[in-house]
Amino acid sequence: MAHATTDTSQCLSVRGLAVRYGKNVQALHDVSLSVPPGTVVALMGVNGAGKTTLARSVTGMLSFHGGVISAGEILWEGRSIAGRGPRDIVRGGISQTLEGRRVFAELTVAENLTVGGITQRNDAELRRRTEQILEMFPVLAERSDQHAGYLSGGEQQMLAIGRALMQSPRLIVLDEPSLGLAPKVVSQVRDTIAAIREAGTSVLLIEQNATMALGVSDYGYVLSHGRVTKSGPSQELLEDPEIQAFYLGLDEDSQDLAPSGGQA
Ligand SMILES: Nc1ncnc2c1ncn2[C@@H]1O[C@H](COP(=O)(O)OP(=O)(O)OP(=O)(O)O)[C@@H](O)[C@H]1O
Repeated sequence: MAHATTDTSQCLSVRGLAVRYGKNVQALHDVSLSVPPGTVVALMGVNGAGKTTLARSVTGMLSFHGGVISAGEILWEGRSIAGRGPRDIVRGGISQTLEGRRVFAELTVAENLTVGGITQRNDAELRRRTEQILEMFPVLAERSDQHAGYLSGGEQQMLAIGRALMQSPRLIVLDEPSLGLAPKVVSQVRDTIAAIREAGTSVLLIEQNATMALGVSDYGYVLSHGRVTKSGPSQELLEDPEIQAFYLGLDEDSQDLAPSGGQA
């Protein structure tokens, strides 16, 4: 499988990544993963496992949080992007949503999308892209003139994803899109992720909700204490007894799939 080797034609390739915060916190140790073009790859793990740190490393946000890459490399379409700023990275084709859902509550839905598309070259392109996104998310189209702060949690998550898609990225990094959402809404988010892949954008999906993540992804990685402890095709991970016991052992309706005795 292409995941096991460094293939520079791959969309995203992280190799041997180590990240520190200050002198004392080693958040990632020797992490390797890849996101081939047109796939959804899930990165799972309990609180504090290092998922957000990996996302920050890929999206250029690490230094804003006091983090430093101490070893390894991050290749995007064959070029090193480790240490690049978020502006370069967005321009290079990688967009992100932040953990949970963050929208500009006081701006309308349409204005939130416009802000997300600020790098589109001209007004005509910006309008065209906004129309495409509103077509993809009918629920946003219905409310395009409303303040984002009045949307439900699920609608705000759709808006956060729609805003990131305004950049027409080739890879989107989603940080815990199911956080705090009701099961029915989580399945809508999952359908949206599948639609993003259909449209040709790769997805790095960071999730504690392993049922959701493995249900929509092609390949998955489990992070524990900053290391990859398991990886494989999502279907295999779903059938893996350890994963079932650790992540999938709770009531099917539960959205809180972190193990009760897990690392805080
Ligand atoms: N800005 C920071 N400064 C110092 N330590 C940090 C910082 N951000 C994260 N850490 C530490 O790095 C480790 C990994 O945290 P990270 O947020 O990447 O994990 P996570 O898997 O995303 O967890 P969560 O699901 O709770 O967001 C934790 O020990 C955390 O306390």
